[in-house]
Amino acid sequence: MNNQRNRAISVGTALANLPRPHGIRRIQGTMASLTPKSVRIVLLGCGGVGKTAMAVRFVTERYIGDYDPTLETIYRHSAIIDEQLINFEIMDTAGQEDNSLLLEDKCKWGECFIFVYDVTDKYSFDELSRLKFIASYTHSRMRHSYNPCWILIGNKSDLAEQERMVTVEEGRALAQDLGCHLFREISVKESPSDSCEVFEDLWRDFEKNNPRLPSSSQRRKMSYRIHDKIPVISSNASIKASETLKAIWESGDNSGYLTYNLTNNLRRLKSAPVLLTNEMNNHNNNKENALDNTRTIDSIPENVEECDSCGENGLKPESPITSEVSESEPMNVVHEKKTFFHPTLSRCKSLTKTFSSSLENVFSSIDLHRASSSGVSTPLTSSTSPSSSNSSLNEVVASTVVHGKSKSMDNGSVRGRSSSDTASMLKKRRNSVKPDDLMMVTMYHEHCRRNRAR
Ligand SMILES: Nc1nc2c(ncn2[C@@H]2O[C@H](COP(=O)(O)OP(=O)(O)OP(=O)(O)O)[C@@H](O)[C@H]2O)c(=O)[nH]1
Repeated sequence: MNNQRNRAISVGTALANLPRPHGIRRIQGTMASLTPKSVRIVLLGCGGVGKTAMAVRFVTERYIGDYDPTLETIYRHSAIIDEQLINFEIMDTAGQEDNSLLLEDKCKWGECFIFVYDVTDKYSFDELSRLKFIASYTHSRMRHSYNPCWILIGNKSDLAEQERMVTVEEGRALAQDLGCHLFREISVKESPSDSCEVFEDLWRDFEKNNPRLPSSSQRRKMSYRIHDKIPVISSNASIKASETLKAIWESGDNSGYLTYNLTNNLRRLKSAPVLLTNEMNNHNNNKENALDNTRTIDSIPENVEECDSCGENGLKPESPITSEVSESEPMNVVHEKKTFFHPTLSRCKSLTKTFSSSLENVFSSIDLHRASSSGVSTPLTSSTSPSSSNSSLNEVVASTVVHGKSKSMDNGSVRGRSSSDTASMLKKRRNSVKPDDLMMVTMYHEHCRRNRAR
């Protein structure tokens, strides 16, 4: 078995080293630039300066008109900048919080910092020197291999004409004093593009100053501490990303493969957790698990105000990128070629960890299902009977697990044989299995591996 595997690996390596036709090399080069990169951003500033409004504008294009003092939130959002897929994690801090120790933790987590003040509020401007000092000090004590990026934003420029308390020159001077790479006055309310440009410029600056981005192990160290305490909201739509995907497809660039790969990157890193989250949120029995800390962007209250200048009210529903792409014709064509993606094991491991308590129930019921359909007397795990609220997820996973088995997945642990009835039922379902579901398969394999090790 091991010999066979080794031979397969060496054949794979040999094939990879063969010279490739020009076209393939070109696509590979392009795909390399589509490998997702990520960045962590911390928004800092006094209460009421517009940090939440700015983050939500960027993530959803909506404008939140009502003021509701923020506790702490991390927004996850993907966007395409300069033909690269960037995963943003944006921490919206509470402006009214005075606990510097907590602030230190957040500064350790962050890689880029946006300092926001309100041009009509001098106090919010003066306060930034203290915040910048804490952030710089915290970073100087950590042995990071990257250069953090700092930018200064003066918000509410729409009110400047009548109520301005901080001039543009003062803003520029402070940016220089604080060593901020960029300075801008914006109006989150009046201009939807202002917020996007801030995040885009921030990314460009960060990338320019960091040819080697922070390693995932470096990131993981802080994640455990922060993600336990601060709720995470995942954006399940990225209008820009879906528009770009559409544009790539419509431009006739015959790289369905490339488009598909990009889509999967989005799915893998963004939508799959959301898919799970939605399912798990229905699972009310498990209130105490980590998912209570995770919401989707749809749960942002829609206190939406009509924008004076553009008349946009942001209520335009955003279609999730997953459904938009998977239901479109080109994606189906690619799907039929069976270009399934394999989620990385480490990603699956981390997902399994996050959703472990709920998934254990689901996976246990799959063990039962497999045992009964294959005639195996003992299930792989000791199990509890599935709750009815889990049944839809069970079905997806169960069908996927068996489907995955027949699709040359690495399925060392999935050896059950389905009865003819179950087989025909599952055959009918095969066409509806999406690559997202393969994530579940790998997670299930991880579950089986752990159980075998016990
Ligand atoms: N006129 C105007 N109002 C804005 C603008 N941006 C935000 N606001 C308003 O300012 C108020 C505060 O905005 P938030 O985004 O909640 O402020 P915050 O900085 O997150 O406040 P904390 O949660 O306390 O930290 C809200 O009523 C917003 O609608 C802007 O560009 N122009």
